[in-house]
Amino acid sequence: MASLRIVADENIPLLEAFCGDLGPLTRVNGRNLDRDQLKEADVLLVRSVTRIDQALLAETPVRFVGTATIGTDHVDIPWLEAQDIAFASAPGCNASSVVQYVLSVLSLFLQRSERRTLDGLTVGIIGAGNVGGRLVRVLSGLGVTVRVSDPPLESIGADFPFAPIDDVLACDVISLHAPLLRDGPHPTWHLLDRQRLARLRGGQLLINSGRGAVVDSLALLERLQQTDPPLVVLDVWENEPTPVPELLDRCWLATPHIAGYSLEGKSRGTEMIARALRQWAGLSMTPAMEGLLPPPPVSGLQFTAQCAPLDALHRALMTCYDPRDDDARLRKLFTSAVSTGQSSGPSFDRLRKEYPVRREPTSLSVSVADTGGNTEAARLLSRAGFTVST
Ligand SMILES: NC(=O)C1=CN([C@@H]2O[C@H](COP(=O)(O)OP(=O)(O)OC[C@H]3O[C@@H](n4cnc5c(N)ncnc54)[C@H](O)[C@@H]3O)[C@@H](O)[C@H]2O)C=CC1
Ligand SMILES: O=C(O)C(=O)[C@H](O)COP(=O)(O)O
Repeated sequence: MASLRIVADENIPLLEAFCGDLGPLTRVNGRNLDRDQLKEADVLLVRSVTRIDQALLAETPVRFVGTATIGTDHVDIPWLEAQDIAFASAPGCNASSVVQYVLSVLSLFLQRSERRTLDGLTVGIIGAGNVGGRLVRVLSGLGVTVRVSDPPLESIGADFPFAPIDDVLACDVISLHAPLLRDGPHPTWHLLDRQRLARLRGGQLLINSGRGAVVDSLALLERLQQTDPPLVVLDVWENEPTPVPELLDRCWLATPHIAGYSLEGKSRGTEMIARALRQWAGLSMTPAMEGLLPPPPVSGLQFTAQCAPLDALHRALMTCYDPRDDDARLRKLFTSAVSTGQSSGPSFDRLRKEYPVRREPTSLSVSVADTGGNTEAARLLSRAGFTVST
């Protein structure tokens, strides 16, 4: 096989291990990538911050494009197909990381609203694919009542608790997991528009860890400036990396598009596009992701028989991932950038580039002995994805 010249985003981990034998690998800043940097590239590997279209790729030698992400709204796939440029993404790679993010937010919300039980809690999920579908299963397993809006899945008779979108938006918690679609039969651009946002009430929680533009952010800001506003948690923003500062100020929790940033989620994304690239080049896959990751830290979590099961779950979730840490880091850097008249973009991107190692719940092992024989706590932990051993 002839050597392949690979240009890749500097934030794609483990690429050297998966593709180092294919040819020279040049790392670039994906946010600022331009056509001149691709004059001698056969392969381009990106993340969500690089717009892939004719403007970037025309008259370059690039024959394979891979994005180590679930979302593909940054890629003009029809144009790639028309040019016969091979394309691969990483469906589902970080789905469990996003579910972990939502569960941690939900657990903080339960504490904040002093709910001692999941009985009677309703969660509305918009988009029930790899992320939303997994979330439906986890929440249903925990005994939460779930309502789902996903017209494409409903039209093919998938097995979910479907409901009209207005009923989904009336739930205690609403979590958005639809892709950003600007056209087609079920577009999602500004799916939550001024009218729909007007119906949200105080006491409700809206979480967006899908794509920023699924919500009309200016209309959301207006709603948050009115009486009886809902609580809002945003991981994704319109116009990243420069969200509207006033909107960030009014969010309960604000994070810099890191819901999918578990070590496993990011590494799996690399593994999936590396596999596709090697297959395209006629080569087999050698290393497996698991062998390349460090062992997870030992949890040291212990519960007593008297520990309320929801408290046990909360502690385990926060041990694994506490979104308040990301919120604090974002507010600190953002506030300092805005107060000195600088663009917040570099701060937003720096937090993502220098993201601390975060492991998924499956890596946190709790034995039943550690749960103090508390079988209900063990059941909840296991349903939430933790490894519970007997
Ligand atoms: N914040 C983050 O770090 C991450 C964000 N994402 C975002 O989450 C999105 C969803 O991820 P997956 O579940 O893996 O994608 P997926 O493609 O597996 O599922 C998307 C689901 O949305 C449904 N859908 C399409 N149009 C809809 C509409 N108008 N209303 C309701 N549902 C609709 C589809 O039928 C499908 O079931 C990605 O497209 C990406 O934009 C994904 C990973 C990480
Ligand atoms: O997988 C997706 O889709 C995502 O949104 C990514 O987790 C976002 O990460 P970056 O591609 O922006 O690094």
